[in-house]
Amino acid sequence: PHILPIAKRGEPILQQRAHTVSNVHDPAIQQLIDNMLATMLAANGVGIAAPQVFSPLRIIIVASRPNQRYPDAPLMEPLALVNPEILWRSAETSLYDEGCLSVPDTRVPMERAEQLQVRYLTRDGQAVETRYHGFIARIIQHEYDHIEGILIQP
Ligand SMILES: O=C(O)C[C@@H](Cc1ccccc1)[C@H](O)SCc1ccccc1
Ligand SMILES: [Zn+2]
Repeated sequence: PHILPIAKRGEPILQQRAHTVSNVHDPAIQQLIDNMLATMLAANGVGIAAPQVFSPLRIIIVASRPNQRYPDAPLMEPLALVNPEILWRSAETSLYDEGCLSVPDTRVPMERAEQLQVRYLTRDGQAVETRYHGFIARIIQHEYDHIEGILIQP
């Protein structure tokens, strides 16, 4: 896998709605997912979205791990969500200072739903519907914003 350049705020691709993936089994899609993972890990991220590596596609990676800001964040296997749809968000929200690989040296307090229900394709093409809460739910909402062309604003 390759570490890819990360688009920074001001790049038009970060403000565009990304496109649905038509064939998750396409080798180019599988390579992109591997490259997104390598790029996120190299940047010490807990998530990344395809537009951040200049691919206008609806693919996000979520990879929560304990960190100094969120010591009780769960440690999880990095998970690729293809064509994610947020089916439901809880009315209950929480506030957290979020960073963004595309907006360096910035922390923005963001209010996010505490729980959400997501439908997505795994990288193997399995259709899955799952409920998340806490830091993982937050990462998913942050990455989902990226494929909607929404960035945190300093
Ligand atoms: O730009 C991105 O999408 C990666 C974001 C993911 C993120 C989601 C929700 C809340 C905070 C960050 C980060 O830049 S990854 C860096 C990071 C790592 C641990 C905790 C906070 C930020
Ligand atoms: Zn971000």
